[in-house]
This record gives sequence, C-alpha cells and structure tokens, in this order.
Amino acid sequence: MPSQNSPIKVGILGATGTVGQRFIQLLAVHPYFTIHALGASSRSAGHEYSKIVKWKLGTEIPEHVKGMVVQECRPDANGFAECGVVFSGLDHDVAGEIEFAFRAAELVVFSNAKNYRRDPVVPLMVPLVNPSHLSVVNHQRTTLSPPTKKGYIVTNANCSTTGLVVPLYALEKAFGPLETVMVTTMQAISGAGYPGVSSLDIMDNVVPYIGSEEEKIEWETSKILGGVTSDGQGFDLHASDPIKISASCNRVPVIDGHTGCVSVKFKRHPPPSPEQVIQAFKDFRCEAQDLGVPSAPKRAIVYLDAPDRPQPRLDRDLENGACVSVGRVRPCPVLDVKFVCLIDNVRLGAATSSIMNAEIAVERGYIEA
Ligand SMILES: NC(=O)C1=CN([C@@H]2O[C@H](COP(=O)(O)OP(=O)(O)OC[C@H]3O[C@@H](n4cnc5c(N)ncnc54)[C@H](OP(=O)(O)O)[C@@H]3O)[C@@H](O)[C@H]2O)C=CC1
Ligand SMILES: N[C@@H](CC(=O)OP(=O)(O)O)C(=O)O
Repeated sequence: MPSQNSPIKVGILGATGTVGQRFIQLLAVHPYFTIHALGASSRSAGHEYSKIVKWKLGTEIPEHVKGMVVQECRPDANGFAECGVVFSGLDHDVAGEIEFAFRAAELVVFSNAKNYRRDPVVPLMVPLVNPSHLSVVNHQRTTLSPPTKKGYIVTNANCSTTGLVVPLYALEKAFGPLETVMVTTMQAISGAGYPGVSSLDIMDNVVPYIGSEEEKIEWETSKILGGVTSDGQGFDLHASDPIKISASCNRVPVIDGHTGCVSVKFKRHPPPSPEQVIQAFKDFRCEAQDLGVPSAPKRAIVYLDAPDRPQPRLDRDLENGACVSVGRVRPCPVLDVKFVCLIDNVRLGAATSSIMNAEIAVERGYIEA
C-alpha cells in the first residue's frame, strides 16, 4: 500500500461520462489514489469540470475536482505526465488509440472499453474472479509494440458479463466445471451511457436488442473463468472444459442495475442441489477480500432469501454497489439449477472493478507508488 504521504496521482479519461463520473465519486477520497488530471473530448477540453459536465449522481461533485480544467486525452496534456495510472471511461470509438498512447507513455491503464478485451496479452480482469490474470502484463510489457518498462493495459469486462461470472466462478470453485449456461438479461438504461437510449424508446417498453452484447457475454465469460497458460504468457480461455453459453439481452426502463436470469448445467453428475448452490454462494470468498483492498466488498456475493429478490431498485446499493446479489435459486427442469443475479452496472460493472483492479495491482507490486 502506498504511504499516506504519497498517494498515486491518477488521471481519468472520459471523465465527463457516466462511468467517468462514478470514477470521480469513488476516487474523491481514496487511500491509494488522488485525482490529478481529467480528460474528455475536444468539446469539453479547456473548460472547468463543473461547468461542462452534466453531473448525474446524487452526491455533489468533489470540491477539489470542480475547478479542474478538462484536458484533451493525450499523455502530454497538462497533468497526465505526473500520473502513474489512468482510469478510462472512454467511448469505444476512441478508446483504442488513446489508451494505447497512454500505455506507450508508460502509464498503467485500467479500461472499461471493449477494445482490448480479446487481446491475447491483455488481462480481462474481474477483480472478484480472476486477479491471477494480472501476471500476464509482464509478458505484455515486452511483447506489445512498443515495449514498455512500466506501462500496460488491463481491461474490465462488459457489465453484464461481470454480473454473471461472479456467481459462475463461485459455482465452478465449489462444484467443478460448468457445461452449459443460459442467461437472459434485463439491462438498465445507464448501460448505454449519456444521453443513451431515447426516452420515447424505453418508457413503457422493453427493447429486446443491445448491439453486440450477447456476443460479448458469450465470449468474455470463458476468458475470465479460464486460467493463465502454463508458460504464463497468455490465457487458456477455459479450453480444456469448454462452456456452452447462450445470452439474450434486453434493455428495460431501470436507471441502474442489470438483472440476469441464469440457468446452469454442471459437468458433474449428479449435479449439486439448489441448497448446495445456495451454500456455495453464501460461502464464496475471493482474493480481493483476502488482500483487503479498499474497494473489496465484505460480501462479494449477497444471497437474498426472499422469493422476489434481487431487485435493482432495492438491492443495487448493497456493499456500495461492489457485490453481485443473487436469489431465486431453484431446480431447472431443462438444465440443472437456475437463479437470478443483479449487478450495479456502473459500479462493479465498470468503475468499481477498474479501481479494485488497480488496488490489487498496487498490493501485488505491479504499480510503483
Ligand atoms: N455505462 C455502463 O454501464 C458501462 C460502460 N462501459 C464502457 O465504458 C465506456 C464509457 O461508457 P459511458 O460512461 O457509459 O459513456 P458516455 O457516453 O456516458 O461517456 C463517454 C465519455 O467519452 C468521452 N469521449 C467521447 N468522444 C471522445 C473523443 N473523441 N475523445 C476523447 N473523449 C471522448 C466523452 O467526453 P465528452 O463529454 O467530452 O463528449 C465522455 O467523457 C464505454 O467504452 C462503455 O462501453 C462498460 C461497462 C458499463
Ligand atoms: N453495453 C452495455 C454497456 C457497455 O458499454 O458495454 P461494453 O463495455 O461491453 O461495450 C449496456 O448497454 O448495458
């Protein structure tokens, strides 16, 4: 952990957006990191943050951030050169090039964008599941061009993928590999950024399509649940036990919180009973909790006993939005067991995961204080 006197200076790319605002809220007071630079598009650059942002959170903009001048997202822009880390909430249209430039300039980049998630040397890291993937950044530093001494990129997952893989990981840890997963999501409008989905499209409605979302859930899950290859240079993508995954994604008129209805089939026969599955959810602990990093939730999975939970409005604030809540565990007449899961898509689904990934990187010595 960095000493009290020298918190690591961090920049936020996409600081004016939905995810960027959460970064600012969550990092306003943080034991390891201090906000030092803000970046956004040329539309926002040159303006004081409080004058240009359409702040949507129910807390005030932190006092020391209000007057900060938003910069262009370039490593040589004012403030970024002194940073060790940048958190990125950039639109995917621009994230690829910008994040790469910050890595090349020897910054450590924690990204929410999809651009590098499939890269064979970039960890796709859900902090409650696969922090072991972080070690591959050593290989990334030497093999990606340009090679770096300190800089690297770590991404976090799609928000719905994150809400799914936490309970799936708990099940694989307790009962061995899964064979089949079916998930139907009901995703909040904040997942589409700001201004996102038009109110005329989403009020009084359900939209049964979110572009590329199903493919992301189906692909990302295996990279996250898989391990690191034996040479330590990449990811095994769960190849020895392939999981069949089918996702159906829907946009619903909820502000924050993605819900998933999940059915799973286990490789093992007989499969665990619903009672055993519930116990596995209750017993689940992960490395972020053992390391005691500041953003780790006390309970990574919160099991809710009531027959009508979890619900986004009631349960998205559990553990400050840093857990996955689950409920309705019951037999599945088609596969083995089914349940419902809920994630705060902008906290654990985005900003909280990036921050927790960075905290783990600090604790493990992958970021110099
Ligand atoms: N919302 C969510 O629940 C989740 C989002 N993500 C991912 O996180 C990222 C951010 O999403 P979100 O916050 O919702 O999106 P928003 O649309 O709300 O914010 C986008 C941000 O990117 C900036 N930006 C846009 N164009 C440029 C440019 N040319 N140069 C520099 N900055 C630019 C915007 O700045 P400006 O205000 O100046 O236009 C803004 O700060 C995306 O990649 C998204 O896919 C991942 C998981 C969950
Ligand atoms: N597509 C997600 C949010 C998102 O931006 O996903 P990704 O980071 O995988 O592009 C949603 O609409 O809820």
